[in-house]
Amino acid sequence: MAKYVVALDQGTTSTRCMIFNRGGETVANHQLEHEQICPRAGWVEHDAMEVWKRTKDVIHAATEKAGLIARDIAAIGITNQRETTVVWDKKTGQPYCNAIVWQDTRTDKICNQLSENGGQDRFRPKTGLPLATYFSGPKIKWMLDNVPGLREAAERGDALFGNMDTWVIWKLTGGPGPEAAHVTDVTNASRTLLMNLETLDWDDEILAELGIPRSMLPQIRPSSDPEFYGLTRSGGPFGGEIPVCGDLGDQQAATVGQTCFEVGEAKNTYGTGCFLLLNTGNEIVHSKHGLVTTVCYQLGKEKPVYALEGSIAIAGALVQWLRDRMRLINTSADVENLAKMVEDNGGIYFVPAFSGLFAPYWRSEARGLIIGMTRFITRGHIARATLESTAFQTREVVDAMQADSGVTLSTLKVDGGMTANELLMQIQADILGVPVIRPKVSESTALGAAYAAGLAVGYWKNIDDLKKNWAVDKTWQPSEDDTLRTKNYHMWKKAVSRTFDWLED
Ligand SMILES: Nc1ncnc2c1ncn2[C@@H]1O[C@H](COP(=O)(O)OP(=O)(O)O)[C@@H](O)[C@H]1O
Ligand SMILES: O=P(O)(O)OC[C@H](O)CO
Repeated sequence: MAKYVVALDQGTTSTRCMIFNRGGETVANHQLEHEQICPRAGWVEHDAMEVWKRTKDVIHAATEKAGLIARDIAAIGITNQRETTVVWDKKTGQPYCNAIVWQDTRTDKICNQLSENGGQDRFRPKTGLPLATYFSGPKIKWMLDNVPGLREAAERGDALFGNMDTWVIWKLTGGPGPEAAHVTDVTNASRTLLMNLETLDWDDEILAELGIPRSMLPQIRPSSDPEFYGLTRSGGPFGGEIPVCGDLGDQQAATVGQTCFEVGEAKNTYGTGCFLLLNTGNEIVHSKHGLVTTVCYQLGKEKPVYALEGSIAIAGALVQWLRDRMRLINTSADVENLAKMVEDNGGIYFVPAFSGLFAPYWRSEARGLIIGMTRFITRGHIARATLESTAFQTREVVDAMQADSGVTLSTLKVDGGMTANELLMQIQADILGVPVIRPKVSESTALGAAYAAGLAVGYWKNIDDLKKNWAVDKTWQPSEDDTLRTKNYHMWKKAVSRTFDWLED
């Protein structure tokens, strides 16, 4: 059998191609950023053609670094920023407009209108999700209502919808050619507000209410599929035919990469946003504390495994904002040294409600603030408050998760780009009061997609094979001083409450 498995991780800020060996070690890796298009306040878009170009470029670069050709690769797994919505013409392969990113709040009015008839939680029993701008269904409706000619094209059957997984798989398998696979997996479908968690099928009542034709939607498949979604084309970026057979939303992929296969195991991924997932097994647990219920993974014909998720919209994105918009730092990593210049937050709290607030509040009318400002405050305090905001938000979703599930977290497994920040990891342990553990491969997202693909072709035999690959890199113990987790956490919650009801229309 071929020696390697490839994962493509199409994230919010960048696209990576990572090549893994059987030990789950990275053999080669290439990553490229794409443009964040912000045409209006609250709008965030990506150019899907640019994303596809970056995908091809990272494939070429990573396979070249590793010196691989198609026959060295056993399988390909895809993982992706979830919810981000692309709609394209199946004949030409051209998107009808820029992709609407998960952080975009333009569907606020659509969500409010839908909520009028039954409240924000009216689709929760079927989908596990509140009606919020975050999810794909309202974004598709917005496009159908606003892009000239799109509704007619969709009714003719010419328009296809996909999240970034679907788009990349369609392109890799030859789109717009006849063999292109128009598919998604259960985890991505569970983020659309259109899939029924029990039947794992699109829900006709919700589709009718949002006016979305079923013909636009991809086929829903397992996350690891021995029947393959399709094969890459010899004219494509891999230069040969390779099975594409793993697909998971990035947060679910990280859960698999961290081998959280037992009920009660959880991980937190610190990227653009921050997402804590708790494995609840084959049981669908409905949240009463502002979390969402989602599919965690489905391996082949096995029953799906579900998760409770705490979704935080802005984490690393706030560091990027300090870098790109405020120009307080040159690189994201610089935030650590800047924050270390001060001993504490100097009494300020930074609530980054840039896209409203996600879990556990789901307040789309909230907007960000920095509160507690005095003349004493320096750039260092702003940097420190930025890091603390990620850790306080995580504490809020951990509290909600414990209340919903009855599970008490005794440790927290972490991964993602921000976990390179050692100060943040220490702050996190202090705010939670439990040890924070980073694994050797902190790219758990890509690893999880590789695992899903490798399991489908027998490259790895079973999940026990995968568990052997997980190893601790570093653990941060909580300090004995409990100021951060008691007094400061209280002040954080007060700061959050001041962001509510900011937008009046
Ligand atoms: N050392 C660091 N300290 C703080 N934030 C960081 C650091 N390194 C990267 N980040 C942040 O992490 C995010 C990138 O993480 P990544 O896991 O690649 O995210 P994504 O998959 O969402 O694109 C960026 O928002 C970046 O600002
Ligand atoms: O690209 P990330 O890693 O910030 O993940 C984005 C999430 O999938 C959004 O739900």
